[in-house]
Amino acid sequence: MSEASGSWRTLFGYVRPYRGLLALGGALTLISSLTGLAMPLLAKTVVDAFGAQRPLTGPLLALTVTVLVGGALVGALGRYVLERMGEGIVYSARVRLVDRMLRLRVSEVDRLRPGDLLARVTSDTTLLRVVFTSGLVESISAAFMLAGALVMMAVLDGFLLLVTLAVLVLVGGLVGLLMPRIKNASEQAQASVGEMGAVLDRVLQAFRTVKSSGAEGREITAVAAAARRARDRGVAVAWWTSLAGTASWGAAQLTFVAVLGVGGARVASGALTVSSLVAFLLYLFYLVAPIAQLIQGATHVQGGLAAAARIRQIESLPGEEPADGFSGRVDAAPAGVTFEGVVFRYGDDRPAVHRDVSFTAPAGGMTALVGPSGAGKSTVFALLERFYERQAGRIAVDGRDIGHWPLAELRAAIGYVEQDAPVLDGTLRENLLLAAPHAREADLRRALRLTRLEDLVTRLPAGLDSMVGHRGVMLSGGERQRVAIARALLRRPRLLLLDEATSQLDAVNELLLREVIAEVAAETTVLVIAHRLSTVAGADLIVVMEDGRVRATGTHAGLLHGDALYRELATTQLLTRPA
Ligand SMILES: Nc1ncnc2c1ncn2[C@@H]1O[C@H](COP(=O)(O)OP(=O)(O)OP(=O)(O)O)[C@@H](O)[C@H]1O
Repeated sequence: MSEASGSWRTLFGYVRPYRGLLALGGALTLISSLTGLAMPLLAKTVVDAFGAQRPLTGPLLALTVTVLVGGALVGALGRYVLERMGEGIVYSARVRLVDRMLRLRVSEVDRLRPGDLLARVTSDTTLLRVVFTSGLVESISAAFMLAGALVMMAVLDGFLLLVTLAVLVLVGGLVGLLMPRIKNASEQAQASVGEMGAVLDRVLQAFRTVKSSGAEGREITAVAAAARRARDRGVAVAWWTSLAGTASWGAAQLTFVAVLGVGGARVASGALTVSSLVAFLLYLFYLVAPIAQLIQGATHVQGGLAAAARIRQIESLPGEEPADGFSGRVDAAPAGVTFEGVVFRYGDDRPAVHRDVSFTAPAGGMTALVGPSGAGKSTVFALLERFYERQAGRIAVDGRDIGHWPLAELRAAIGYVEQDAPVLDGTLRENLLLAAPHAREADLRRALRLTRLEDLVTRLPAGLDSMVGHRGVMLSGGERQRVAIARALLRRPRLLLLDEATSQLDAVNELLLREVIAEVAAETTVLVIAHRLSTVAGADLIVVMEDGRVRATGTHAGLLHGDALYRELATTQLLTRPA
């Protein structure tokens, strides 16, 4: 399927649910155009009546007024119906795109930029609105009006029509040449809006780092540069559009002068009546609006096609099977984990992150993963959650290959606490209920007690309904971690994956975290990526990873004697060090 036909398919896919409104709006617009077409004929009748010194009859006047007022009212109603449909299309496109985005594979989203994705939902979709309103429907009605006017002109005077057509063909050719440029410029303009969103998002995501680096000025310049590119491309669209507009306006003037000159001569020679020339000129006048509408409509369609292409890029990315809304009863028994000869790389062109990872974390209790930075510890968690698929080897949870688990059931069985930003903007309650929206108040209280968050809730001005800020900035690092653990626990996981914070926690928070992990490990399996000696000291099993492999497993005491790397990591108290 070519890109253009794919974009058309996308566009028609959006309009399908609104075909009733489209037909109604289109019919009303067409009726209004037809009443417009009747006006010059009525004018001719009036002029003829004056010429023959006949008085204007009541019915003729009434007909003229009815056609005029009725046409305007029907036209207004048609526009409203079409605009309504346009809003509906934008709404559906947004909902569908967001649905698609949130169901993409993590590996696909890694390659996209959040700011650009945001622009596709907020900005590109708005361009779809005009495709079917001032784009297609008005163009069709303009084409209809154009054809009608041409027929009437042929009836009035064939020779004058030929003069008119010669000029129109010239303009048509010129505009046809301009259309691909308008589409290109629109596509680039939308892409640069996305680019600007991406640059801005980069700054907002690392607001404090940008400030502490004194980089505001440079980042403002970077956003301004992206905004300038968007402006320049917008100006390019305006340039090609106005060129097309000027061509149509010039053509109208040229035709008018030519018809007036030739028509005047024909009236003088007696080949044409004055009333026919007046009617012809009125029809000519009528041509200007539909031609301008056709050009504008074509421009809108080009913009819409460009937007549809960008939306389609996202829609055509591979998604994963639905993984939310698991409603089955989860067996709450702790689940063990097995890795056997796992090989994994993040992309075909990337080095292997897991070369041969094998270990078994028994059901229940705590297993700690340690090793130098970049050893592949967080990747173990990403593979367990099936954010990425391994290339070789076997990964099993509760003895069952994770490829054989329905994704929703697998993720419902696992609680995952990531290291960075584990808290979302919103209230504390919303954060806790994210993974278990129907959790009972008693369970909520129990999770808060278990994660030592009761004091925090009492301290906050609005308790559980206090806002925690973007990425939870209003909480301390330790509190964020514990909120994330409480959230994961509310799902009653059979396996809890905990990526411990690398930043230093104060002694109180560190002690609290240790207590929480120990208590949670009593009721479920805990797999923790440990960065602190205090965490591994309480582990039932320690897995030492290095360079994509497991180099040793054992207890703290055993590994202190048996593994040099572990001894080194443990004696520095810091269980991660640069590779
Ligand atoms: N999404 C990703 N895309 C591409 N490469 C990645 C991705 N995530 C991690 N990597 C690479 O994979 C390697 C292992 O990363 P991983 O996060 O598993 O290490 P780690 O042992 O958890 O390190 P740390 O203790 O520093 O968090 C790193 O070299 C990293 O650059």
